[in-house]
Amino acid sequence: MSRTMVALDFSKKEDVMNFLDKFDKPIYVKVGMELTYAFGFEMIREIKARGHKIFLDLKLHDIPNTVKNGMKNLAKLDVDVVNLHAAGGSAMMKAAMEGLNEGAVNGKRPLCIAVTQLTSTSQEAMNEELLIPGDVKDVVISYAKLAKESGLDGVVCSVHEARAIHEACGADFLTVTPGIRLSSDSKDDQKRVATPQFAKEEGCDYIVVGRSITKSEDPYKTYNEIEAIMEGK
Ligand SMILES: O=c1ccn([C@@H]2O[C@H](COP(=O)(O)O)[C@@H](O)[C@H]2O)c(=O)[nH]1
Repeated sequence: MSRTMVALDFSKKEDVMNFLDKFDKPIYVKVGMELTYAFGFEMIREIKARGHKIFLDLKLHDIPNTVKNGMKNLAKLDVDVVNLHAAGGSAMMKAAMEGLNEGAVNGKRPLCIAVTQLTSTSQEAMNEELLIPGDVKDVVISYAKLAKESGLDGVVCSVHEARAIHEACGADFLTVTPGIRLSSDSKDDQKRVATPQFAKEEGCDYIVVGRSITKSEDPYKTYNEIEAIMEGK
């Protein structure tokens, strides 16, 4: 299965279906707020029916009881990966895992990963707006350790932190990295960016790619080129 998760950041159902029609085999897709808030979970069922794997990227962040019960319901959708913000703390993350285990379908729960610092957050913004002192990489590593101690399966981080997270949390602890750009692309709103080639070199488990694929002239070709890099072909 693919190591490239394609962010289906679309607001029209026909755009989603036209995009998926280009693929003759199952891929890994990421469904986030844009699509979910437009169509609800019906879209999840349609994408699953086509055989694709799904990372449901809703980034939960609330009190433990609310996150626990929210995760219980998300687990029933039988998606492959869900997530939350590590900034919610260990009590929230542990409650999330309880909810996922309670909602597991046929004994199988989705993997749960924690957003450390958004890839759109720069060093300066983290220090000066969010008032989190220190080096962004150190903060990301410490959030990753907290996520691991709380029983999560991995984190969302930038490529620049993935190697250090594997060293601190173990090779099996998943690193899922958005902020991926081809060298010819604009960074848009992303700050901590890297190429697929660098992601491969740094040992990222999965890359998340949105606009570089979905807005390219030939999304299918671009996807295959990126996936070939990730698979080392
Ligand atoms: O830290 C994060 C967490 C999630 N994302 C999501 O990934 C994609 C990236 O899209 P691009 O078009 O490739 O920039 C998007 O859906 C974000 O919500 C992230 O970018 N950074």
